[in-house]
Amino acid sequence: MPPPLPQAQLNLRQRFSAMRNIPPFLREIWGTSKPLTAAAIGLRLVRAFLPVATLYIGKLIIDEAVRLIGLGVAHELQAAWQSGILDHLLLLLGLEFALAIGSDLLGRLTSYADSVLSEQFTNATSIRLMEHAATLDLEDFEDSELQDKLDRARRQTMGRMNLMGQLFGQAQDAITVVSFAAGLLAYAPWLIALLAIALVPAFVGESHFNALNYSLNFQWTPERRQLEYLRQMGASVETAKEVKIFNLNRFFIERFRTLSRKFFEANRRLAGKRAFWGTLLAALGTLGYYVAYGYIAWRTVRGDFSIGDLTFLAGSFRRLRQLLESLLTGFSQVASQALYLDDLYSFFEIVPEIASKPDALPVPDPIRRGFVFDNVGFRYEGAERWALRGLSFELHAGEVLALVGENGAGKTTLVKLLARLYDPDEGRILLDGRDLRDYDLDDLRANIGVIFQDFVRYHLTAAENIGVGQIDAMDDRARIERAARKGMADDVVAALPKGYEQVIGKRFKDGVDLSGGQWQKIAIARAYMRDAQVMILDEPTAALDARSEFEVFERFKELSDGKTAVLISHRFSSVRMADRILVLADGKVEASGTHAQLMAQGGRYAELFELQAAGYR
Ligand SMILES: Nc1ncnc2c1ncn2[C@@H]1O[C@H](COP(=O)(O)OP(=O)(O)OP(=O)(O)O)[C@@H](O)[C@H]1O
Repeated sequence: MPPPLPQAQLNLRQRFSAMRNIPPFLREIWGTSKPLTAAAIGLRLVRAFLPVATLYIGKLIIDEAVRLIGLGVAHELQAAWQSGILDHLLLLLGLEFALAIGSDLLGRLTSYADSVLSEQFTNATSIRLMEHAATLDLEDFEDSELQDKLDRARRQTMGRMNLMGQLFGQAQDAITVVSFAAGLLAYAPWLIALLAIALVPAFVGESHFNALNYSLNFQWTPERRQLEYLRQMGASVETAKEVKIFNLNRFFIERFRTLSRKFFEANRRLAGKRAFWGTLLAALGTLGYYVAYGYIAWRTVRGDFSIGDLTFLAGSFRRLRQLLESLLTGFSQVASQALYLDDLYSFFEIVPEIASKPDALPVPDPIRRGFVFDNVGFRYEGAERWALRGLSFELHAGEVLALVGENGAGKTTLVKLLARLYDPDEGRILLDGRDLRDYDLDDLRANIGVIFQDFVRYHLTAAENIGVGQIDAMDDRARIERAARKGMADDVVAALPKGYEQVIGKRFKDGVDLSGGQWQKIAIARAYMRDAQVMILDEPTAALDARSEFEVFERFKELSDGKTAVLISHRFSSVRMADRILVLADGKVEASGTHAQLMAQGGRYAELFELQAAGYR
């Protein structure tokens, strides 16, 4: 559980240093749509002067009315109208009316520009987020800190739009304040200072609580992610089966309840304090206002100001107080929202370590010699144990190599290193004599087709599920069908009500679910979709029946003629057809050779083979 709220975690300077995020933020908004941004700003500029104009004309109307009263105008409206004595008053009323209509119209136009702009900006930021996430290393994704950061960043794309409205609104208010202040300056300049001083406490209070709110949200990111996870576990197609069988509903709900209650409590305490102090500090601002009001009223009674002046001044002060208050509190809100931008920007600042060098080589076509693992060691981030250590072997071009070994021996890790999902911590991997890191990353990945044991079940159509193996050939139906035949998925697809157009998986309407083995056949077809020089099947046959697995591997050997291939399986009967078998134990090669050689050696391989064979007798 997180420690209690860190009161001193963010000092004032830190809070305001977040303001440095504002200029890039504005630049991005401007970059999203220049015309819309210009419209949103231009409209506000005009609107900024409307309040003072409206109030001033209001003052003129009152003064005119008072003057007319003094003249003792006839009671007959018609007579007065005809005499033209009301013309000036009517003109002023007409102007006030036009201002009211104009202000309403401008307001609506501004909200329209804002909402369109914010939608565009949110979408653009979401896309940028996805694009950046795609460049990151697998290792980054497995890091829970990054996941927290990503989670916060994702929230920011949605939440930051009110920041835009607020910033623009602040600018508009600031101009209005200046216009009111200019009007007031002529009457009683020091009152403006009085108002400003009276509002400072409210401002400090606001900014303090905003910062606390931010640290609360920040600290609770891991818990919020857990809540999200629990919510998903408790209510999703993927988990429903097991949740029902084990009756886990209550367990998940209870966990959710406990955790969410703690978060709620922390939030509630903060909201309570905020309400109390907010009221108290705002009262000071109100006090300042009434002192000013009293002073103007007295001056009017003394005859210094007209009735119109009194209404104008009182109105100006009221508006000025509201404006200054919202400016000050708004400023602290902007500062605190800018803190949230830190999350977004710091996510964008993460630089992947695995990337192509500037002068990267293309992958040789054909690969001539193959891969060499030279004393390779790799340890997962934060793990104490080495997943691989002192691993040396060759994968010759054109050979079918099988990897066997007990759970956790390092087979999958080896494959991930081969595909450069990670780089080794020790030793090196060579491809045709050059370090794997010298090659262009995209080209390398394009030349390696891997299906992992935990391959993804895309809730898309059958054709798309296979097509994702070579995304640029997604529309090539003939190629998809060929791949399906090679992977023995053609029968699976043929049995679907809508064939290749059938959405598979239960998540969406009309989706049809497949058996585990059928999913695997689709995944294997995906591997064939990519006509890669190196093909790797990491145990994607575990759910296949014995005959199917045998056929898959037979075919795999046939079809990978001239290709370099790696397969991983726990079924020794399937593995024996490989050109060479590598037995891994504790992250290194324990033995290697053909099936016959390994059997003759009588080591772990022979022992495990006998064990499996005995099971069938
Ligand atoms: N993402 C990860 N983060 C941390 N440790 C990991 C990760 N993946 C695997 N490991 C650890 O690395 C070691 C090797 O795992 P690996 O998945 O390569 O084994 P494997 O031989 O493929 O096993 P299996 O037959 O069960 O698939 C194991 O000790 C495992 O706990």
